[in-house]
Amino acid sequence: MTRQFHKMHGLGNDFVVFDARAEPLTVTPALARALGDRKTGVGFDQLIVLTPSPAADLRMDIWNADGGMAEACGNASRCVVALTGAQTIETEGGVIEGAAIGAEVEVAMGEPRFDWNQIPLADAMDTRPLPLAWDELASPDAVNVGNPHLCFFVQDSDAIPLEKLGPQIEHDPAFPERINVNVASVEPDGSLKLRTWERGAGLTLACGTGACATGVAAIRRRLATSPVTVRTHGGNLMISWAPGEPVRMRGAATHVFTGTIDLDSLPA
Ligand SMILES: N[C@@H](CCC[C@H](N)C(=O)O)C(=O)O
Repeated sequence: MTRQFHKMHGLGNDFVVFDARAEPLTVTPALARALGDRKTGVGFDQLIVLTPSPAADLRMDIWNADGGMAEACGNASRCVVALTGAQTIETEGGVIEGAAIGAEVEVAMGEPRFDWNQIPLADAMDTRPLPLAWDELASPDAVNVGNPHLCFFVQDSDAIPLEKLGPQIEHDPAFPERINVNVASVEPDGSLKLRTWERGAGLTLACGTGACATGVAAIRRRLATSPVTVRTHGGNLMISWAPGEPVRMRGAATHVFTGTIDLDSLPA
C-alpha cells in the first residue's frame, strides 16, 4: 500500500506526517521503527499520524523513533497547525490550540502539572526540586506539559555529557513511564540555552515540550521572566507562561517535501 507523507521539522526536530483523516492507517511499533530508520526507512525523530477527532479539528498520534508512543510533541504541534490550518489538536496529553502568527506558529500546550503522580514518579516526593542526582546532574524540577520532563539548571548545558546521562536518567526506575531530560543554562541576556535527551528518540536538535517545561521551571524558580527565549541547537523558541495559565510556545514550522512510500515493503 503506497501512502503519501509529509517530511517536516521544527528547528531540526524532524517528523514524518501521515494525514490519515480520510484513509485509515494502522501503525505498529515495528512499522514506526522501520520508517524511522534513517538508513533504510524515511527517518524521523517522531512519526505523526492525523485522524479525525470528536473533540478538536483533528487528532495527532505521536510515535517516537524507538516505536514507543508519546502524549505530546510541541514542535510537531506547530508543524500540524502549519500543514492543516487546524486550530485545535487532540493529543493523548490534552487538547492543544494553535494559530499562525506571521511566518511562525504559536501553540498553547495546556496547563503544566507538577504533582509527583502527574509526572508520573514511582514514589511520592517533592518535584521542585526532585531530591535525586545522577553524577553532576542534581535536583531537577519535574514538569508534565502533556508529556513528562525533568529540567536541570547547570552552568553550561553544552558541557554536560547528555549522551551518557540522558539514557541513564530516561530509564531510571524513578520514572515508570520513562522521562525526557532537559539541561539548561541561564545566559547573560536572560535567555535559556537548552539541550534535550528525548525519551524514545535520544538527543534531538530541539524539543518543543522540553522548551515549554524548562521555560516554566525557570519562571517558577525566578531564573527567567515570561516571555523567555529558549535557545536550542536548532534555533529559538519563545515561551510564555504564568501560574494557572497554559504554557505557550512560538516558533518556526518547516515543510521539507511531500513524498510517497510503499508501506508493504517495510516490516508490519
Ligand atoms: N520532540 C518533541 C517531543 C516528542 C515526544 C517525546 N520524545 C516523549 O516521548 O515524550 C517536542 O517537540 O515536544
